[in-house]
Amino acid sequence: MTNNKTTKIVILGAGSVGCYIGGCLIAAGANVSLVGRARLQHDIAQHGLRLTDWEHRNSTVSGSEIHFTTDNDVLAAADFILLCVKSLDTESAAALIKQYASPNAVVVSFQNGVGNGELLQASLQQTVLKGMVPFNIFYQGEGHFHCGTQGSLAIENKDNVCQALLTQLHNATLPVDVYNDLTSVQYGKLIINLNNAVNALSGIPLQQQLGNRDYRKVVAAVQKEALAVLKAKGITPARLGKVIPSLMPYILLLPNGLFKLVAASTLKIDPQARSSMYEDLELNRPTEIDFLNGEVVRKGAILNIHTPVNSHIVSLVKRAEKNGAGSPHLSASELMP
Ligand SMILES: NC(=O)C1=CN([C@@H]2O[C@H](COP(=O)(O)OP(=O)(O)OC[C@H]3O[C@@H](n4cnc5c(N)ncnc54)[C@H](OP(=O)(O)O)[C@@H]3O)[C@@H](O)[C@H]2O)C=CC1
Ligand SMILES: CC(C)(CO)C(=O)C(=O)O
Repeated sequence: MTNNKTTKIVILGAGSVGCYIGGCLIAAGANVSLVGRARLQHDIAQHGLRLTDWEHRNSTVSGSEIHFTTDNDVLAAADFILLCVKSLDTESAAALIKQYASPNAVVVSFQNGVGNGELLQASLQQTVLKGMVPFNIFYQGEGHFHCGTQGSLAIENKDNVCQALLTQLHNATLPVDVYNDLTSVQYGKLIINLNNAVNALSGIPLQQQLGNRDYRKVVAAVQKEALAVLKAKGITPARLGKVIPSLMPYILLLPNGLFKLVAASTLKIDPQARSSMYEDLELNRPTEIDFLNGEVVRKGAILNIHTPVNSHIVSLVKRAEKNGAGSPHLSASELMP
């Protein structure tokens, strides 16, 4: 199963994350099919794939080397299904996997949010591995996917079933770490992802938004609420970068000069990178707000812990979704209740 061509990888939900990871795998010679929508199929047939990151990666794959399909039949041949749909689409994707995939396939959820792995495993007989994508991917049009931030992918270690996939990711120079406890990694990512909405509502690039102490105060507030909720639930979010999650709000509150020193590695990102939620608002797509800040509000309500800043952020994102006019470009003070 370790040979590039004998391990069949199907990306279900070939959008930003799916085309980037899938494209890097194809560029390294892996046997990959991308299952996605007709508009991207058309772009990629015409232009091929271009995969860049803000440091060194700059590879191209011609349209003729790419199997992009809108047909779910291809799931039947998959050894690995990398699930890259938004969290709103997890249930419908699970139904497709159930209908088409072999019971021996291994499903890896590369989605944000904390409930997708359990949701998938509850309805599938296939082994489901939780995963995590730390970096940001932005679709620049004409088949060009750009990775604007850094980090290693994370995959759950269950019965050593992902070895062949790890080899392929390694060949594709996509760094990946394997964890026995991926749930705490997902909660660590949730704490980071609480900034997605702040970034989307601000309408400015991540580097600029995180360089602004007023926006950082909002992020610190949503993170503090989330950390209180997780503490009450007995959940310890994993450290994903240099800073443990419980210290993040305090670092965010530092004055600009000190913050830039302490968080230098966090700010080493493409100056144009933004959160995926910003892209959702701009493209008039439903966001994952209910699975991020909404998750904190729901859990808080059950535990009787107030989460006013997260609630306000949820309502602002829902209003922006309803207005359908992209980012509302709100100031930091407008993000506070
Ligand atoms: N983009 C990023 O930078 C990052 C994203 N993530 C997470 O990764 C996940 C994917 O995000 P992202 O790549 O941005 O999302 P995208 O919306 O760019 O990609 C998902 C794609 O899957 C398509 N899709 C949905 N259901 C199906 C289906 N049944 N069959 C075929 N295609 C389908 C969607 O089409 P349609 O829109 O028509 O439904 C869309 O084109 C999310 O959970 C996100 O939070 C994590 C880290 C970074
Ligand atoms: C920006 C990033 C990488 C972290 O917030 C992300 O997860 C996203 O854009 O969805």
